[in-house]
Amino acid sequence: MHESRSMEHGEGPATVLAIGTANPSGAIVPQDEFADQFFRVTKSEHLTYLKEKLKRICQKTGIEKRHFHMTEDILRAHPEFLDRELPSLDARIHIVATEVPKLAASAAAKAIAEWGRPATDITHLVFSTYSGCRAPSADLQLASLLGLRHSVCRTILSLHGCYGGARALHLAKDLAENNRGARVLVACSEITLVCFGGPDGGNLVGHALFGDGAGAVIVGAGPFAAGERPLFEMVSATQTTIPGTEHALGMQVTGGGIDFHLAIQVPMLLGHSVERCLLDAFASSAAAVGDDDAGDVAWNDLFWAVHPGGRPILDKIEAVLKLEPGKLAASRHVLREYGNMSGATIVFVLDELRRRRREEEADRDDDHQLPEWGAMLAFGPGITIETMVLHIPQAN
Ligand SMILES: CC(=O)CC(=O)SCCNC(=O)CCNC(=O)[C@H](O)C(C)(C)COP(=O)(O)OP(=O)(O)OC[C@H]1O[C@@H](n2cnc3c(N)ncnc32)[C@H](O)[C@@H]1OP(=O)(O)O
Repeated sequence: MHESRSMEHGEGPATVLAIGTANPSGAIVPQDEFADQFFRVTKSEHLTYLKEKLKRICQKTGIEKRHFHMTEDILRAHPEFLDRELPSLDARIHIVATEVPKLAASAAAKAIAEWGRPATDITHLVFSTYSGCRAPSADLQLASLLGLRHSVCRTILSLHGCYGGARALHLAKDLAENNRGARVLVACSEITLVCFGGPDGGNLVGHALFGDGAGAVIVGAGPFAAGERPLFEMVSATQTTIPGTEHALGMQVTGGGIDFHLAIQVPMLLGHSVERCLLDAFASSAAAVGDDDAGDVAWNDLFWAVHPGGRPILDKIEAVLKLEPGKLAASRHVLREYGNMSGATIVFVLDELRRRRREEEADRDDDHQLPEWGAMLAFGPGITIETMVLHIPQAN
């Protein structure tokens, strides 16, 4: 009985086997033009104080450009999107119900092509989005766009916000390790059209920060098929909620679209908690690999995949962990090029990390070792912190 149960589990930790990302083709907006464009298209030029404030905020985001599905043509067809007091949720959901899975399918097609096996070999699908206000939802539509088998086990994660991608990877790890042969497609797709609206004093930071994008990852545990190439082992994963912070970060579905709330204290609250989360995650990774010393880590000896929720969040994490400059380079790069794409962002960071690593591998001399161990961090409403210990297998 015990032997047959162990035959049902994967061998070793779940592993990232392929990564794909995509952005919508609607519009690419340079951050230094965003405030002018935003106030023009929302017919809010008269709100000069708010426009100046948005310009100040945009300059401090660490963002250079963002991609959006929303265009001026869509706004002309839906003038109700400008006024959050008008009912517009149905029209928004109608658009994203098609576009969110379509964007996810572009990212997933790249991941599946890299993986090298047919889409019908995918056994599980975990889809995360804040735009999934329908059933059946984006997961079913993605399964049909990709031609997944009808028996694929689907899970949709809704409104997890910026930790949605990390939560989906954590769940994929559990699925892959507990179902021998499972190959889990993680897909995360976020389109800000559901949150778009004219400016008011409370939503400027969200408008300055969020962008559209999708990320997809194939996750599986051993035994691996010929051609499957492990990129990152997911050694251990934890989730922590910071007590008493449920009002600091949030999303609310209203008749006029989805509202974001980001308290000014978020970077500080994360700064207070992040080291404890990392210590706990590394202690469980030491237990997972059966090595007491594996829990003793110097933060600068790791590689880092941190969700770039905002520039001050990265600065705070860098400061509290005393990280050397450049340790969060992949996160800063993604923030600069795409903004905060909520749950999808962490997949872009993993993709950027492996791209940089390949370049560094090609350039390094023999006595310069690249870090084998790494940490992934993502945050969202709760305040919830997802932490994962990553390891790069030797063959890479
Ligand atoms: C919901 C999810 O799940 C999403 C997630 O990713 S979770 C993480 C979300 N990210 C955040 O919460 C961090 C967002 N904040 C930022 O990126 C930066 O604070 C910022 C770019 C907005 C400003 O940068 P900064 O270094 O703090 O500059 P600072 O000069 O202090 O602030 C600029 C202005 O922004 C205002 N501001 C800063 N943070 C604010 C916030 N959270 N809400 C409202 N206003 C804010 C300041 O009051 C200031 O206003 P004035 O110019 O009128 O004085």
